[in-house]
Amino acid sequence: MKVEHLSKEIEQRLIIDDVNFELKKGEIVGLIGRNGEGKTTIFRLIANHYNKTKGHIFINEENIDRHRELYSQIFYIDSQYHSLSGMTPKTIAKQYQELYPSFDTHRFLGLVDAYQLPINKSYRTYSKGMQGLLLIILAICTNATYILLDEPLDGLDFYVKKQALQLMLEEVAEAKKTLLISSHNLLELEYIIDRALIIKKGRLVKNYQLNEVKESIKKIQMIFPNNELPRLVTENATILESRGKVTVALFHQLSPELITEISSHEPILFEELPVSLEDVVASQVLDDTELVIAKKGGNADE
Ligand SMILES: Nc1ncnc2c1ncn2[C@@H]1O[C@H](COP(=O)(O)OP(=O)(O)OP(=O)(O)O)[C@@H](O)[C@H]1O
Repeated sequence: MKVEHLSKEIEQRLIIDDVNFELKKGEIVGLIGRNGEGKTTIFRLIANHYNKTKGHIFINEENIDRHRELYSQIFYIDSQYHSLSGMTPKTIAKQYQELYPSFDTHRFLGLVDAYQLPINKSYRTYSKGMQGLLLIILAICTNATYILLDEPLDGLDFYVKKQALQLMLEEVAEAKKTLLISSHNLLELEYIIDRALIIKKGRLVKNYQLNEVKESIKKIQMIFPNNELPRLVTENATILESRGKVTVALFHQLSPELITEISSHEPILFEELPVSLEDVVASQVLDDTELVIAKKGGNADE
């Protein structure tokens, strides 16, 4: 899937601003951003729940708005607006057979049974965990190639989460599906995703291959004589944390030349730490003041 120049204006406000990315088969991609940055709107635009103000989406080089049958390659359920509430797995299966020509009813009802979800009870009466599992089972059984999941693991207990994850990961590996997942739980996302799309104010600010970024970005904790942080560091790194004498910073490019220059300031400590997805995202989506507050866990006046 190719998303090209996607924009959305709502009430004369530009909510999504010229977003471009590709989703490849067999890939799990994280859509990451703070509250209100535009993730759900991107899902709704891809799934055609909103009209696009600008831009196009292509599947196999075909514009999906000119070949609307291609929408059956996309699965998305809007957590705020959906029609599942009064439906049981049986009635859901009936409706989804109409929507998705390749819907696998046999597998759907089999998985509902295997995960002990009540077959004759309506979705509304399910617990949050049961609802979450049912949505993932439904997503898989539509046989759509592109599965868009907005906070799919939110509120699931550890065991249900494990089951949900297993289902999703097996499906991607075996059936070469593509998952686009949004989550605020970066620790969780870190173990699932291959790539991260970072959204800020409706714009795609970074598109990272996770293993590559983890190799290229260096997180360093350092102490300098007299607590004087050389300008060289502030100019070349994002300061993640300043606690007492210790500064932790993220260098997007730490060349041997830069290391030599920094060494000339005779640091007392200059030590590499493992980089987490949270570090990478924080350095992209928070501004300098927010970063300091986030790390201190306090307020701006501290
Ligand atoms: N229908 C709408 N009418 C007016 N404003 C809207 C509408 N839909 C979204 N917005 C605005 O667009 C912005 C992006 O919202 P969106 O729900 O896409 O963010 P999000 O990244 O999914 O947030 P969260 O992480 O909190 O779910 C917000 O400022 C929101 O208020």
